[in-house]
Amino acid sequence: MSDGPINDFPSGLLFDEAMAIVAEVAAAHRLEAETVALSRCHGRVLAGDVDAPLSLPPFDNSAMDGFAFRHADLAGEQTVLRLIGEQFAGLDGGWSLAAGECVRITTGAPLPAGADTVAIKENVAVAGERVSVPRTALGQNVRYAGEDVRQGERVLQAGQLLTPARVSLAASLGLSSLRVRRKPTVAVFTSGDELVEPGMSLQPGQIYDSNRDLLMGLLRADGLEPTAWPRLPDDPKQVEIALRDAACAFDLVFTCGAVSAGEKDHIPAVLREFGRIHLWKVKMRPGMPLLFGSMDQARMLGLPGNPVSVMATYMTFGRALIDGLQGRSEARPRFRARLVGSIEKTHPRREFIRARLFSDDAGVLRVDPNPATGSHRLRAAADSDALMVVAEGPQTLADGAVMDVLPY
Ligand SMILES: Nc1nc2c(c(=O)[nH]1)N[C@H]1C(S)=C(S)[C@@H](COP(=O)(O)OP(=O)(O)OC[C@H]3O[C@@H](n4cnc5c(N)ncnc54)[C@H](O)[C@@H]3O)O[C@H]1N2
Ligand code: MOO
Repeated sequence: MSDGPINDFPSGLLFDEAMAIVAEVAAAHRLEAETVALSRCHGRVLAGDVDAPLSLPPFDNSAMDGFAFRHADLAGEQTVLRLIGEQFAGLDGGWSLAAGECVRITTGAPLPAGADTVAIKENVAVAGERVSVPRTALGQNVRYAGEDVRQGERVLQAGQLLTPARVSLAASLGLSSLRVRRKPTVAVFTSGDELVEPGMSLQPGQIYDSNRDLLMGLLRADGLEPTAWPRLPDDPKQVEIALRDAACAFDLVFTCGAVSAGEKDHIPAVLREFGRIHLWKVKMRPGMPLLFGSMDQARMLGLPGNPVSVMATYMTFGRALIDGLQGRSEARPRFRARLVGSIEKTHPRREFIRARLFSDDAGVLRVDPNPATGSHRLRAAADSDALMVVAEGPQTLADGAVMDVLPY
C-alpha cells in the first residue's frame, strides 16, 4: 500500500459541492431498467413514462346505490317512474331507458343508455314497479368516463417513486408490470477493534456495535435489503480483502468508522489504492470525515463512526446516492418547521442538530433542538425524531426562524 499523502481528490468541500459530486457519480452509474410484476413495484423508481392505455373511469357509472333515470322525466317534488330492471356492478346488462323508466343500480355499475342521473335509494320509495324519486339535480351521482384519466394521457413519469397510490393507478389501467430501475444491492460494514456484538460480555475498553443496527435500520426504512458483513478489524490487509470482495458483488458498500485521521483509519488508503476516491471530508457537523469513492463495480460511502455522524451522512449523502443510482428525479418531500428557542452558531460548517418535531396549538410545525452536542450521544438521537439543518457560517437564529428538517 502506498504511504504517500492521500490528496489527489477533492477534499474539505462545502456540503453542496459534495452533494453535486455524489449526484454526478450516481448518474454516471445509473442501474439498469428491468420489467417487474406490478406487485413487486412498490418503492421502486419508474424507468419510463406511463401513458394511459384506457380512460378512467372506463365508462359512465353510478357513484351510489339507487335508481338511474332520465333527468328530463322529472316533474315536481316527486316523480313516479317505472322500474324496468337491475344493473349491478359487473357485466353491462345493455339497458336502455325510454321515457318514464328507471333501473335499480349499484355503486360502480354502468349507467344504462339514456340515463343521466341517479337518486340514492334512501330517498326513493319503491312499491312494486312504481318508484317515486325526489327532485334531483341533473348528473347527480354520476361518475363520467375519462373524468379522472383520459386515454393516452401521461399519468406517471420516469424518475418517480412508485408509491402505493401510483402502483394502484397502474393496476387500474390494466398494467401488470412496469419498467423500473433495479434496486441497488447494499453491503454494510462496521469497523473497529473496540466493537463487540450486543449480547457478548464487554472487556475494558470495548463498546457494543450500535451502528450496524442503526445503518441497517435506516436502509431498510428506505426500502432496501442490505446485507451486513462481519465487522472489519483495524487491520489494513483484512479491510482490503473484505472491501474488495464486497465491491465486486454489490452496487453499494456502506462502511461506518475508520475514515478519519487515526492510525487505525485504513479505509481511505484502501479505497485509494484499489479503487478511486471521489471526495473525502465535507464541511458538515457531524459527519466531516465522510469518504466517497468507487471500487470495482461498487460505489462506496465511508460514513464516519460516530452514531450521529452515521445518521447525518446517511440521510443526506447516502440517500442522494441511492436515489441517483435509481434515477429518482422527483425530489424527496421537503419539511420546514419553526425553531423553538434560539441558536447562536459560530462555526463555518453546515450543522445537523437532533430535534423533536411537533405541531403547536396553532397548527404550526415546530422543531425543538436537543441541547446535547457530541456526535457520540445516541440517547439524544433516540429522544429526537428529526435532524434540524443549520446553514453554513455564523448564524443567529431567533425563536420562530424557519428551519429545514429531516424527519427520521
Ligand atoms: N485528529 C482527528 N481526530 C478526529 C477527526 C479529525 O478530523 N482529526 N475527526 C473526528 C470526527 S469529526 C469524527 S466523526 C470521528 C470519525 O472517525 P472515524 O470515522 O474514523 O470513526 P472511528 O474512529 O472508527 O470511530 C469514531 C467513534 O465512533 C465509535 N464507533 C465506531 N463504529 C461504531 C459502531 N459500529 N458502533 C458504535 N460506535 C462506533 C468509535 O468507537 C469512536 O468512538 O473521528 C474524530 N476524530
Ligand atoms: O464530524 Mo464528526 O462526524 O463531528 O462527529
